[in-house]
Amino acid sequence: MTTTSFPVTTRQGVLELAQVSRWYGNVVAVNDVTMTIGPGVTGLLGPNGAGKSTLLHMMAGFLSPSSGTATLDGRPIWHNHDIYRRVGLVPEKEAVYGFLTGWQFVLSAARLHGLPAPAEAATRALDLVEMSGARDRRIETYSKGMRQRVKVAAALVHDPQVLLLDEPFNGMDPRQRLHLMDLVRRMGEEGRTILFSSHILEEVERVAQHIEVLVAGRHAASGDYREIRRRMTDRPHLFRVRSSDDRRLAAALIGDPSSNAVSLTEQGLEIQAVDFGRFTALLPRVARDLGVHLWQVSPTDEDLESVFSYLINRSSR
Ligand SMILES: Nc1ncnc2c1ncn2[C@@H]1O[C@H](COP(=O)(O)OP(=O)(O)OP(=O)(O)O)[C@@H](O)[C@H]1O
Repeated sequence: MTTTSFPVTTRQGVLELAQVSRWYGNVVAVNDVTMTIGPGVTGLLGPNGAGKSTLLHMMAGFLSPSSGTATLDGRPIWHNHDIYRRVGLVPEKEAVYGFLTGWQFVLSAARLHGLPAPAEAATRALDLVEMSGARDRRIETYSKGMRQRVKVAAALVHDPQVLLLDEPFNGMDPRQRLHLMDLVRRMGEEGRTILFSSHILEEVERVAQHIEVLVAGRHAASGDYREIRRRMTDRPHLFRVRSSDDRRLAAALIGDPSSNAVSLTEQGLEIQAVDFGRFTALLPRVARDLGVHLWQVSPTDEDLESVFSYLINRSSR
């Protein structure tokens, strides 16, 4: 990639949070978080209200931590103008003037940064997000995906080593989402440090090698997405099963170590499976051997909130 002023290769781009908390009055939005984010793409996963935006804003230098320190390559981010030049933030909220063209919007970002050659930088940034063809149209005529890409171009105009994106895929159609995912991946491969937030695991695992999970302001898990996925799958699952003979099925399942509780209810059997793999293999086999028909097998606690709260309870043990 050609750069106007700061060559990517000479920079590291390691973000570090050390025991960072941030509160708004009585609300603790981020609670004692310690994490390190290096080059490549990292997903910041968490349900709504988990504190993701607050964390990203502290990393971008837009908010100060209430306690703890946020650093980039060992230097504090807050009130450090050199670091603002090395970080770009794509905020979640629409922060674009619809009456400007894409070109005017990105050029004004280049001028705000005081870049020596703003027009060249704006051209390069629009090229990077493949928006050069639409640069002279007003932003209000753009699709959601184009608008998001022009925001990325504005955040990239000063060629930052670190790019932070807050819920970048929200509200996009599948085609636009794939396009932006490609762009994010490409920027990670170039050696930039990319951190993007999302509340959707599938979205995160398609783009990021590494995932950080935030729940209720606390750091709940960190690692490779396969590892996090495994931990989510390995947790105890509560299943509801309806069959042609719940009583016989219950009697056959009770002694098996794959579950630690089997109860008969009016809605069918409720089974607390502690070994997901073993249980899901056992159930159809037992039903077949007994000649019992399975009418319904459904997990009752699959919503994200319960998965996240399992992770955080586990991590605080
Ligand atoms: N300016 C503020 N004043 C008061 N409370 C705030 C402010 N900003 C955020 N909060 C609160 O802090 C908590 C974390 O909010 P934050 O926006 O960081 O979470 P989030 O994970 O990004 O959620 P979402 O995806 O819904 O934006 C929430 O309880 C929120 O209501």
